[in-house]
Amino acid sequence: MNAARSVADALVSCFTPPEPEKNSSNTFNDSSASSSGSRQRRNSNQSIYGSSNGSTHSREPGSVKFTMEEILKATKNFSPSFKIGQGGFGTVYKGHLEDGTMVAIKRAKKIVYDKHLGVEFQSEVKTLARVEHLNLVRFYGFLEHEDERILVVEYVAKGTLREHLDCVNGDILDFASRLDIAIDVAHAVTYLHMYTDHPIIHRDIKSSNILLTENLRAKVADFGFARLAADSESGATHVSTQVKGTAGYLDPEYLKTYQLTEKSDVYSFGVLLVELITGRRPIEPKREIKERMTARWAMKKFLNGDAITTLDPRLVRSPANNFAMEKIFELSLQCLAPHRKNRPTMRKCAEILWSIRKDYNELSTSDEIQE
Ligand SMILES: Nc1ncnc2c1ncn2[C@@H]1O[C@H](COP(=O)(O)OP(=O)(O)OP(=O)(O)O)[C@@H](O)[C@H]1O
Repeated sequence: MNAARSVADALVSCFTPPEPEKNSSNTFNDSSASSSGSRQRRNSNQSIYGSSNGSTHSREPGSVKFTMEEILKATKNFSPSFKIGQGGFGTVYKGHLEDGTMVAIKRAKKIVYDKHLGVEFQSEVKTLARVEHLNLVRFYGFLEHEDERILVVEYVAKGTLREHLDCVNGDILDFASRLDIAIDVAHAVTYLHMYTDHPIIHRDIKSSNILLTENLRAKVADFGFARLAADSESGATHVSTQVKGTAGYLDPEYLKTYQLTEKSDVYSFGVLLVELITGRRPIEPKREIKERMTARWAMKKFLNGDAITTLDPRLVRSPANNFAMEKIFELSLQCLAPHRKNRPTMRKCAEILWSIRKDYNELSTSDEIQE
């Protein structure tokens, strides 16, 4: 999850052809975040900082500023014992705010901070401040002071979906949890596409940007690449923009045309569904050539009636799991359509997944009765 990325990270995982942004409506100018400005107390922040159900409408994007003193207090001066992660953006610390709220404090690496990454930071702040949904990592505020760039967000205890698929803690994510996670992500992205003041395209839906709670519910994180969608009322169908995202998840039509729409998130979601079923990463460089691009390999097997061979070997083969796997692959195939017009909306994906879950639950119950 990142608001900015290291050069190495950008080279490895991101495509950024040297096309200038043509329709950048995302510039966030926070000239007030100067050294004295950042020391000011937050003014209209109660709706985010103090309450759990503040309306997004009452928030002014970017108005929730933390002071360095607060950040240092929350992290015990960035104590190594509070460190919980390291990513392209920088270091992530666990911290407690004065009211006891547990937060994740994401401190940008100074060496990777430059003008370009600054725009990403501001874009992430602007987007985070606009949104509020149970399945999105909640935003508490930020600090932009001299060469420090810090985001304060909800602490999500159980790590990333990718870590769970890799079984890093030894626990296997069962099929029902994977289905719930797919639905949570579909809800979060539907909210971004349809229910914010202006539609937002996430642009970096992937398993390492999905955090899991204690109850294994999913929260989508990392708005560093998010963009406002085209204004359909003005007749626009897409925004033209530099390609950003992560290799393996990128919409081929967006790659070819630089035209970004909500359907690019739908494509990435299709890749994520395949990842949930197979447990594999979207690109598996160490496998034989025909298995390297996981989605292509799995969809081919599915179309040949051989989907079962792609099911994560850690998952039980049961009538309910086999049924849901086929149905989810059917949906993945639609999401992965080469042309965006043939992909479902994210809302449609959510509806299809609800129906799969309903049938899955019924089948699981009858499996149990027969055992
Ligand atoms: N809100 C959070 N709550 C709990 N842990 C978090 C939170 N955000 C990040 N982390 C932890 O910190 C690690 C690093 O996160 P970060 O967002 O910086 O980078 P990343 O996703 O690993 O990499 P990249 O920036 O390249 O996408 C994550 O893998 C996760 O374990």
